[in-house]
Amino acid sequence: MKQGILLLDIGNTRVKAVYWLDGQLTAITDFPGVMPASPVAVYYASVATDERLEQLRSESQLTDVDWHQIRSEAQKDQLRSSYAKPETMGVDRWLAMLGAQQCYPHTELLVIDAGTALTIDHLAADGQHRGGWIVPGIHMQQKAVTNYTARVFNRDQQQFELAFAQDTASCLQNGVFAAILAVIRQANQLVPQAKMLITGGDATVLMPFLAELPIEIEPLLIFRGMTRYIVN
Ligand SMILES: Nc1ncnc2c1ncn2[C@@H]1O[C@H](COP(=O)(O)OP(=O)(O)OP(=O)(O)O)[C@@H](O)[C@H]1O
Ligand SMILES: CC(C)(CO)[C@@H](O)C(=O)NCCC(=O)O
Ligand SMILES: [K+]
Repeated sequence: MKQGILLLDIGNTRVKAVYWLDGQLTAITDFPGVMPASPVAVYYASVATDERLEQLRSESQLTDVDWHQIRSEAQKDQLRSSYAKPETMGVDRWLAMLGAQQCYPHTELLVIDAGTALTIDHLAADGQHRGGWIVPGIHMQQKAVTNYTARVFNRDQQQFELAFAQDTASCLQNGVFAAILAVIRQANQLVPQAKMLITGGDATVLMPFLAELPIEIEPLLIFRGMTRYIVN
């Protein structure tokens, strides 16, 4: 059986894994579960702690292959960072931009990652990063309110609705959902000409509410970016 490369996106909540073979990306849903074949190498991008990484490395039982870490840098191909310290930008943001650029070359872009934190990055058509935002994500915003108040409670079941609500948990959930949608619309208002791409765990629940925007969902954005670092 032909062997591919394992790509890992190690976030603050979840680890996402994709198997790369013959230019095809296949998501692995239950990493470190079943893989099509044992990989010849691992390429990983992490915004989590080093402890989390080490734990994952031993759990995966892939200790006999090389693990290549991908880091944010000042420039990669057409993409140029705006950070004075490029290595301090989250590598997930860096890779999402690289992936977006691959989908839409020479295009002004807004790249949105709706994960644990929601990030929005603005990219000029020539590949210059113009800057971005880091915002608490849906779960984190809800948690912040329940943690800092005595009488606001949430419930396990999540609804994704914009309506003004009439009970505590619905007021919290709808309020946070409205805030997340508002920040995405605000980004569009700043640069309405920019094509928008959204990825991350919350992208699918947000999309139906953003129909009026020039936005597309691309679940594998970070992995598309990662493939540009693989050297054969
Ligand atoms: N226990 C949980 N903790 C955090 N988020 C959760 C949890 N359960 C469900 N979620 C949902 O997952 C969303 C985050 O999506 P996802 O886990 O895909 O993010 P991510 O892009 O993987 O983030 P990261 O890369 O930082 O792990 C949250 O906003 C929330 O809606
Ligand atoms: C903002 C997050 C947490 C989003 O996953 C990640 O990109 C990160 O840890 N960034 C480091 C700080 C920065 O991007 O400037
Ligand atoms: K992420």
